[in-house]
Amino acid sequence: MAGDTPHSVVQVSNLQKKYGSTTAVDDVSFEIHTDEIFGLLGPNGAGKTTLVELLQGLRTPTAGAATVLGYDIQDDLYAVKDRIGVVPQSFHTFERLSVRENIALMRDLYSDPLAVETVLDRLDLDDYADTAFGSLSGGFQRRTGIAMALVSDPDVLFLDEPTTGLDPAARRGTWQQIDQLPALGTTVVLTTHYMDEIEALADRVALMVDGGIRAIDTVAALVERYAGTVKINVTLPKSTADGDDQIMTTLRQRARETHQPDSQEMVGIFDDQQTAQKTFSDLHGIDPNYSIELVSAGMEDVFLEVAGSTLDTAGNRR
Ligand SMILES: Nc1ncnc2c1ncn2[C@@H]1O[C@H](COP(=O)(O)OP(=O)(O)OP(=O)(O)O)[C@@H](O)[C@H]1O
Repeated sequence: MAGDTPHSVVQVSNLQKKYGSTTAVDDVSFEIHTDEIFGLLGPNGAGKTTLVELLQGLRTPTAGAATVLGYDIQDDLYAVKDRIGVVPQSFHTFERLSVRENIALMRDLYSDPLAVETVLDRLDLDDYADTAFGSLSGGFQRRTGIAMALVSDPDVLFLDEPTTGLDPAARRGTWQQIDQLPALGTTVVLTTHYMDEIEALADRVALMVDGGIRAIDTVAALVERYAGTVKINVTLPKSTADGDDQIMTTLRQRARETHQPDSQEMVGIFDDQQTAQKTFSDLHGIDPNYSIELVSAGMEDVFLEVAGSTLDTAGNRR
């Protein structure tokens, strides 16, 4: 099959990639839909980069098959190279050229590109058009990378860890730029280890651990399935050595399930707000010295349930 815009931009079937004895991608199958932001979430070393490199035709699979825009990644991908944009994890370009010059240089490689001004405008880069790439902040360098990948007007854009190393304001700015892309006709494949990035942007997300995809759905559906709707976090007072007291026992009895990230903390997962609310006030009644919080469940809880661990800010499992 080739040519027209399919409902699925990417179709992956039993794809596997081994490096010697390391299986980086382990028999994965999934689809990416047209005009969605598809998140690939997992710790460092999970195989995310290898998987997207396979989909970009940069590596050869050990087994299995995949198509991008209907074209086989091993045989035909060259035919759609103009329709695929890539912003790699550590993006760099000509330091002394301005933002406009860097975009124009990339534009020259394509037969039917967007105007440079259109891309500058879409990425809110007009005020920096004449600034040298090397003088930009990390956030604006990343944004220039996205602009250079978008000048070919691709149908699908791969973004690998687009906000790693950026400050909170720059991250939010980058999110706004990414969020508008599906409405402009670009499907986004977003690789990240940040839970909040997935919650902010992804229409659907695949959780990748040790080369395999452990769960795949919308964030809301995953939270409902794996994390309940609400949770109670209990932190013991510093002076208390043993967490197994009345508070912990009550939480264990009432919650659908509990996790204990360390000896001073316990997390209870609840399926309904009412039971959680009642438990919350009962726990306060037992001992007001404990720190007890009632919070909505999110991707972090999903990840904990599916992978048995959570991730630190550097993307390592803990
Ligand atoms: N070129 C290579 N040769 C040998 N092993 C590799 C190579 N590239 C990756 N690996 C191994 O494959 C596994 C998956 O790595 P990969 O970089 O795809 O994961 P990742 O989820 O993208 O992690 P990160 O976010 O750290 O890049 C790891 O065990 C890694 O050490």
